[in-house]
Amino acid sequence: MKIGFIGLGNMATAIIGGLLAKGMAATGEDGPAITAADIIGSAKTPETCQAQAQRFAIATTTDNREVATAADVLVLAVKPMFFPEVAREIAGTLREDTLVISIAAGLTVERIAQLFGRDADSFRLMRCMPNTPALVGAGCTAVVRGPGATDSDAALCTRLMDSCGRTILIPERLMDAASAVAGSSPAFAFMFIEALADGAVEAGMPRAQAYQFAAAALAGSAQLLLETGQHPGQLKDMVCSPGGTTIEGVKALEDGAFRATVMDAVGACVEKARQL
Ligand SMILES: NC(=O)C1=CN([C@@H]2O[C@H](COP(=O)(O)OP(=O)(O)OC[C@H]3O[C@@H](n4cnc5c(N)ncnc54)[C@H](O)[C@@H]3O)[C@@H](O)[C@H]2O)C=CC1
Ligand SMILES: O=C(O)[C@@H]1CCC=N1
Repeated sequence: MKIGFIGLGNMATAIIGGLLAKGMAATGEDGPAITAADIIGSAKTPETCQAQAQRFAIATTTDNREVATAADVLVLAVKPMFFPEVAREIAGTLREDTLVISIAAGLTVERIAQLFGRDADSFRLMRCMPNTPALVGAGCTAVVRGPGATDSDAALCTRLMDSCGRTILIPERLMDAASAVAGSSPAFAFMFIEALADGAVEAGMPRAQAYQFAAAALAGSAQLLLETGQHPGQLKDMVCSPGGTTIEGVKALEDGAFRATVMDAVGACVEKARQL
């Protein structure tokens, strides 16, 4: 099975990294694992092609049509604004039986089918919203099944993305929210880590050590919530000793409208996705 990627930027390479690290079986649990020889990718510049070919030992080309023709599964990983030109370019060469996976924010199944001149009901199309932690196998991908995708398409797409972390199947109406809370939120998490570390640096801690503490605390907190299934408010309360240090910090965050600001950030992402 050939897996093609059009666009070899941050997200495509995070998925490729996840796929190769996990050695996912392409044809089911017991099938042969996907290797670099099964992957072909295209990018706009020969420099990007060369860099990613060297990094992953995959085949690369600047010819998107070559990838579209070769792929049994084709991941479209260009920015939404470049999507229409890529669709126009490959629509004529894309095989009928190729499973197409779009990871573009904001572009609906209906719109993508339209860009390819296909009927959504018979187009084997899945939409995914992954995130960059996929690169280390810790991604979380929202998956939407297009009306023309078969059961085995949905299973294959889920298995591919599972190799980069976890996947959650959602209806398309929730995809813009998922773009924010799955796709974009690592950026917010990194800003939070930076801010935590800056605070520790201000209190005298060496910066490198501060990043380690901040990142480990975030990763550990997320793991605690996912493994116990406890409410985040309850887990927060467990940290806040009466008259202690943490509640002073919680008060400072509330004074700075921390939660409302984060909600606004998610809302801004959703709004932008709707405009794309
Ligand atoms: N970066 C992220 O965390 C996430 C990104 N996405 C989606 O993934 C897609 C790609 O985003 P990134 O990887 O961040 O962008 P990027 O800019 O890092 O990568 C896009 C790649 O596409 C290439 N490209 C542009 N026009 C092309 C063309 N005509 N033919 C072939 N290649 C072309 C660029 O040279 C670049 O290598 C976007 O649609 C975005 O919405 C989804 C979830 C998370
Ligand atoms: O910023 C973006 O447009 C993409 C979509 C979700 C994360 N990154």
